[in-house]
Amino acid sequence: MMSYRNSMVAKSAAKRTFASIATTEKVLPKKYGGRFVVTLIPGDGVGKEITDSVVSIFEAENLPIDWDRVDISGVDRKEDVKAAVDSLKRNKIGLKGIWHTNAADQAGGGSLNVALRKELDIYANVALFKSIEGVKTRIPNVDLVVIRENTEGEYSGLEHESVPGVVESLKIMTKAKTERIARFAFDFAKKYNRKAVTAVHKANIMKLGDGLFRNTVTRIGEGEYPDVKVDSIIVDNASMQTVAKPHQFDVLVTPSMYGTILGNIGAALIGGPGLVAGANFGREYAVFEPGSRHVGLDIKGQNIANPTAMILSAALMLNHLGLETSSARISKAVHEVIAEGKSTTKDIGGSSSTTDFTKAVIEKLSSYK
Ligand SMILES: NC(=O)C1=CN([C@@H]2O[C@H](COP(=O)(O)OP(=O)(O)OC[C@H]3O[C@@H](n4cnc5c(N)ncnc54)[C@H](O)[C@@H]3O)[C@@H](O)[C@H]2O)C=CC1
Ligand SMILES: O=C(O)CCC(=O)C(=O)O
Ligand SMILES: [Mg+2]
Repeated sequence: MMSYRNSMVAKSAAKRTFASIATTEKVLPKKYGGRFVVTLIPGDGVGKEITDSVVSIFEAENLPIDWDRVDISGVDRKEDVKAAVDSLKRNKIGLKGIWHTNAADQAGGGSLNVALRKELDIYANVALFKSIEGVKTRIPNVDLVVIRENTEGEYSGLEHESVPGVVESLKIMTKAKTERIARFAFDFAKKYNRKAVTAVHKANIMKLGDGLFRNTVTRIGEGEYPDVKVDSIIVDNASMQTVAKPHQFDVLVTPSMYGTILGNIGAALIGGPGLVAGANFGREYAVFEPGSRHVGLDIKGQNIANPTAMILSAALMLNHLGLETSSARISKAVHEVIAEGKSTTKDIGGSSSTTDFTKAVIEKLSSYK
């Protein structure tokens, strides 16, 4: 028999459309003469190809968006994140690919992605793992949201070698930041009619830090959001359960590291990183980027990347800007092209290029007129 939670999750899932998810915090964009200026950060790897896809779809739809493009890279020598920070300070809204961080270069400094989020306090990451018709996967009808803290925890980036051969990596957990990501998750659940929020933690080992996370989410859920079910699960079990029975979860709220792990599991569940829409929110900024945040350096420039994640993230952005009709049109076109299966990319079993898939979406859009 279906549990209470499963039946509520299934009911609420039926009411939602993919593009209906924007933000729980309203960030005001810059708008001049009826047009929006949006920061465009292609990032590394497949970023240029998949943002080019969005740019051509927006152009074909004649959308009132002007791009403020920031071309910096984390490959080779890490560049300064300042140009991206400055552009977002001007525009408030961004569409972003992922910057590469060189894991082998220990002297080269940390991640540009993390630096941007920390600099602008873009604290909440939302990644949407929703099955797409036409994509063959092991488990159908997945509809899972991961809300992840972006600015502290394991991604604090604070490390030092206290004595030779002894490294201390600091995982910072604060009550204030845990409370705000918890409230973000519950506000999101209420706004989008999701029934349950589950805190993911490792409080059996990190009793203080993860204990703070688990207890704060539970306290805020029980005390302030009586309509949303709240519970918690240990991260290792959460990983196993998400692979085996993802339908038991609705919204997962996590510290930074567990979010990236569950987010990669979620990507695998729905058919790969090229399909996951996502966004990041702070009090002042909203940055839309593929939800499982893959760079794709290995396939850069081959015109084979799946731009769906980036297009659907851009559709979330349009929704956020109040351009709901355009958002729904684009989302519908992408879903129809994938469902028809004639112009899909290699990662989901097709043989079309990134640009051919994009053309098919544009043709589909013109068939609606
Ligand atoms: N290595 C890095 O610099 C960075 C890594 N990360 C994180 O590290 C984890 C793994 O990263 P990587 O090993 O760099 O993964 P990756 O970027 O190499 O991606 C993994 C696989 O997915 C494929 N892929 C990615 N995007 C695709 C698309 N749009 N269409 C089709 N195939 C696509 C890639 O070709 C690759 O085979 C992730 O959690 C990611 O968020 C995040 C930012 C930077
Ligand atoms: O920025 C990076 O280098 C890795 C970050 C990451 O894994 C993520 O943001 O999901
Ligand atoms: Mg990641």
